[in-house]
Amino acid sequence: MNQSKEQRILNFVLQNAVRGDPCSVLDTIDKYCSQKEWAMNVGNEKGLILDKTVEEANPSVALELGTYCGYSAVRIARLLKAGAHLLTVEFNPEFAAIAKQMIEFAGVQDKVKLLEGPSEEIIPQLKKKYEVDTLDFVFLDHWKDRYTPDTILLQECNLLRKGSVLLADNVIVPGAPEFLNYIRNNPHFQCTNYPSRLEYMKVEDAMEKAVFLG
Ligand SMILES: Oc1cc(-c2ccc(F)cc2)cc2cncnc12
Ligand SMILES: [Mg+2]
Repeated sequence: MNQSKEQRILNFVLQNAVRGDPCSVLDTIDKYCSQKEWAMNVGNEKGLILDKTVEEANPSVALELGTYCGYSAVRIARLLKAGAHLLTVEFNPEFAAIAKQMIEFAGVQDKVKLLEGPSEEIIPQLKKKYEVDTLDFVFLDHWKDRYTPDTILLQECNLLRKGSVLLADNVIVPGAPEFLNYIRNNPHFQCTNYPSRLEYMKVEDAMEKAVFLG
């Protein structure tokens, strides 16, 4: 049976990256996806914005919506302090299976919990089933039409606290205009836009940071 693109990316990492070295895994994915096959990893340019935002937030508990192959889960987990952890949610079982192997190869599996299923089902389970109190950092990188409802759901589930940092990918391409309108006109959030480029392309994209004010 023909391999998927995601399986080809994982195989390239397994054969070319250094096991237990997250930076080597990230560089190898970026090499493959810039030279061989485009894929929707956040990439290195927007990845640097993600790095700076995570370092500034210095989260104990982080949530990622949209794991895909695990690139940003590895990227975030490599920056987490001792005892901190990332919960990452992936709806697509094939992607989740690839991401699990990617996360383990990178050696960050002790900091990452991969949750398979739709975000709208998992978010309401975070407190009781996954023992989350509040989230310090949230990376939104899943279906763009879920950004607003999931942000509302996070608030309804009391998962945000004063100072919780949300960072949304792709607010230009593919675009999340309804989310930008919602979050920029919401007095409970302080927003900052970070212009960048679509991963592996000379196409404009941007990330939006939104700090919850309580
Ligand atoms: O970073 C991303 C990029 C694109 C995407 C696809 C096709 C295209 F032409 C341009 C951009 C889609 C995404 C879906 N989920 C999460 N992240 C994504
Ligand atoms: Mg993205």
